[in-house]
Amino acid sequence: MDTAGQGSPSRRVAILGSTGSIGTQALEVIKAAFHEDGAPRFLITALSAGGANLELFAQQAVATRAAVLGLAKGNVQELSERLESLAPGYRPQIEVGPHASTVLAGLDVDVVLNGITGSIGLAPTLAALRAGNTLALANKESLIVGGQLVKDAAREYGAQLVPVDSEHSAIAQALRSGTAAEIERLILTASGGPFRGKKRHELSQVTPEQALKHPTWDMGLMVTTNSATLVNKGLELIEAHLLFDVPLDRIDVVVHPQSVVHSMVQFIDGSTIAQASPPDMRLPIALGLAWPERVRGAAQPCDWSQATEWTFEPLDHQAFPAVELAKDAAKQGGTHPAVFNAANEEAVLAFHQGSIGFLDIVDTVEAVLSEHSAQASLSGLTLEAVLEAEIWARRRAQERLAGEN
Ligand SMILES: NC(=O)C1=CN([C@@H]2O[C@H](COP(=O)(O)OP(=O)(O)OC[C@H]3O[C@@H](n4cnc5c(N)ncnc54)[C@H](OP(=O)(O)O)[C@@H]3O)[C@@H](O)[C@H]2O)C=CC1
Ligand SMILES: CC(=O)[C@@H](O)[C@H](O)COP(=O)(O)O
Ligand SMILES: [Mn+2]
Repeated sequence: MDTAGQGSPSRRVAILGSTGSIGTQALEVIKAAFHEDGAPRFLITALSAGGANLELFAQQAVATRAAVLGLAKGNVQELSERLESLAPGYRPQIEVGPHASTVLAGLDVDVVLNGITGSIGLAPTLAALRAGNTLALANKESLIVGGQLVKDAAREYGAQLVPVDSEHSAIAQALRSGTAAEIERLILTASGGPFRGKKRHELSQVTPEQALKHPTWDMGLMVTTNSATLVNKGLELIEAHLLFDVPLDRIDVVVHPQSVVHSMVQFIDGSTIAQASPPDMRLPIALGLAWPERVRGAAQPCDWSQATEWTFEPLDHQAFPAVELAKDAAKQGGTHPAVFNAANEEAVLAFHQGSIGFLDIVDTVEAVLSEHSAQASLSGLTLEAVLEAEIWARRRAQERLAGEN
């Protein structure tokens, strides 16, 4: 906590992936969040990015005066020159290279928001927890591939893991209504993506452009594509299982095209508690940063003066087999979830490069998973096993996608 301003203390925050959809919205939340006495609720200590958008990153650094910057790829000289021209005299510590975000995650801060895309976020997730920092986790992939390793790190180092993913934030909020023993089922809502209602044969020719037209959310390329294939919901099923210790067979997925009910918890007495708000990630981001407190005005509430309809429908598992595939991978355990995710990441990139069709994404994941040796799950989960399985799955996916089999 920073108490320099002598008002209410500010939480020191490191944002990993600050130039992305989650990162930019987190900066908006932080800029607008004040205590009742006018003191800022948050203070940005560190920012990291991949390096694809150096100008935006430099602007963010200058606007926040972050003390430490991390850049996965890019030229430190170029970044320094941009900073100097925007804000002469501002000289933050700059970490460059693939481990930059991991270094930042381990700093002495109050909260690390992991908004990186993909399982590359695993090392920063572990570093944040091992440093005892609260981890506001948008990067679901790191929890899914790391599984028990991530949970063990949180327990061992006494670090709090707070979900930022909208469904899991909703469940965390609904769980305040009962005890763990009173949970009957978790119900994850899914928008259904841009291809909701289509049959499998109608999906063979859909384009990357169509796949990126999410009906309710504006997000990065990977998660948007995963929403279109329903891989996102498969990942979220595993994420919910790991976060809330609810067995996979007691977690349901229901399609809710409006994305206003973000998920639900059904309790043993027949009560179902839902969390509802218009689709806006600033709400779960703010809650992740301030947990267990809420941030006044973080997002707009539902407008009850207008007629509105919320609808719910079953998921078509034939057209969208990814949820069942993810559930099977989670049941097999060990490195299977890591293989599921890695093969998917490779296939999504190939789809956007135009080298494969939409249906090939999940078909590739299924094929690579079925090749994955069952031995991996029997030998217990180690970081080495996860990283090895990831490399193997990416290679096998690439070979399959290149038609090498
Ligand atoms: N967007 C959303 O509304 C939601 C997102 N999520 C999850 O949050 C995560 C982020 O998603 P989203 O914001 O949409 O993704 P984006 O693609 O918009 O942003 C990804 C961010 O990660 C940065 N990045 C990439 N590689 C590295 C690296 N090696 N080290 C540090 N930073 C890196 C990128 O930097 P740059 O581009 O500058 O290179 C960018 O800032 C994903 O796991 C996603 O599933 C979950 C729920 C909702
Ligand atoms: C906003 C968010 O949390 C995304 O993960 C969202 O869930 C994507 O929507 P669907 O996967 O339900 O289409
Ligand atoms: Mn989600």
